[in-house]
Amino acid sequence: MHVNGKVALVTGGAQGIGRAFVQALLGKGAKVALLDRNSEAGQESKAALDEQFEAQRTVFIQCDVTDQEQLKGAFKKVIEHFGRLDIVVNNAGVNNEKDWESTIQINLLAANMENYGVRLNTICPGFVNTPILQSIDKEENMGQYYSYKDEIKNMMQFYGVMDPSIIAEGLITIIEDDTLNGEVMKITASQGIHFQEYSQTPFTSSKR
Ligand SMILES: NC(=O)C1=CN([C@@H]2O[C@H](COP(=O)(O)OP(=O)(O)OC[C@H]3O[C@@H](n4cnc5c(N)ncnc54)[C@H](O)[C@@H]3O)[C@@H](O)[C@H]2O)C=CC1
Ligand SMILES: CC/C=C\C[C@H](O)/C=C/C=C\C=C\C=C\C(=O)[C@@H](O)C/C=C\CCC(=O)O
Repeated sequence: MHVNGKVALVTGGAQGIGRAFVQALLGKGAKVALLDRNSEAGQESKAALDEQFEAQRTVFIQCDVTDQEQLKGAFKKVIEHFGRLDIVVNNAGVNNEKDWESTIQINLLAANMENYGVRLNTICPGFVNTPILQSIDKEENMGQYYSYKDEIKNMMQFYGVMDPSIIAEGLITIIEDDTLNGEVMKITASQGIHFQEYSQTPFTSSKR
């Protein structure tokens, strides 16, 4: 699918990886709805992007993705505003080991989108240089894993921390290659963009 002229919705688009996604999509000619629960960061991001791209190509919608009503309303607004919706990027995420139920609810929201006739792919990055990494130093985020914070920092040094732009490059690859569906794209500092490979099994479903 060509990105040019398409409409994308990016959750958690106000900062970090989501912001890089929004920027890359705009750079490829898309119109983008930037959803985030953080209104201040969302508005700041939109203002900064408007300096680089035509303002009417980006809309910021405040939305907490765990609130089904807000989320449905946001999807509706995007279609009303831009007239269509072609690409959904489920990026919003938190690191909160003390409230893992809400972490799952936020981070894995897309899991039930497969019945909408869309291609569904996932991106699994190693460490990426975004504000979320500051949470490693906070007991309120790390909970029982707080004592591993120095170990995690050592891992970050060992494996490297990537720039969000490479994750955005992976997203554009997924959108542009229509053959990709059900794929797990891994992005690491040492191997760059690559795919998880699964061994073939002999059974073929009659439903494929
Ligand atoms: N930074 C990293 O090293 C890695 C990040 N990830 C994942 O990538 C995604 C993006 O992470 P980062 O950009 O690093 O984080 P970040 O903390 O910099 O940005 C996350 C954005 O999501 C928004 N958000 C959080 N909860 C929300 C909610 N309920 N509703 C709407 N917006 C919400 C935040 O306001 C923020 O703007 C997350 O799902 C994270 O788990 C995955 C692997 C590595
Ligand atoms: C602990 C970080 C907290 C929050 C950040 C965010 O929510 C989640 C990050 C999630 C995982 C990051 C994992 C990164 C792991 C690694 O980079 C290592 O396990 C190495 C994995 C692959 C590297 C292989 C290679 O470079 O050859």
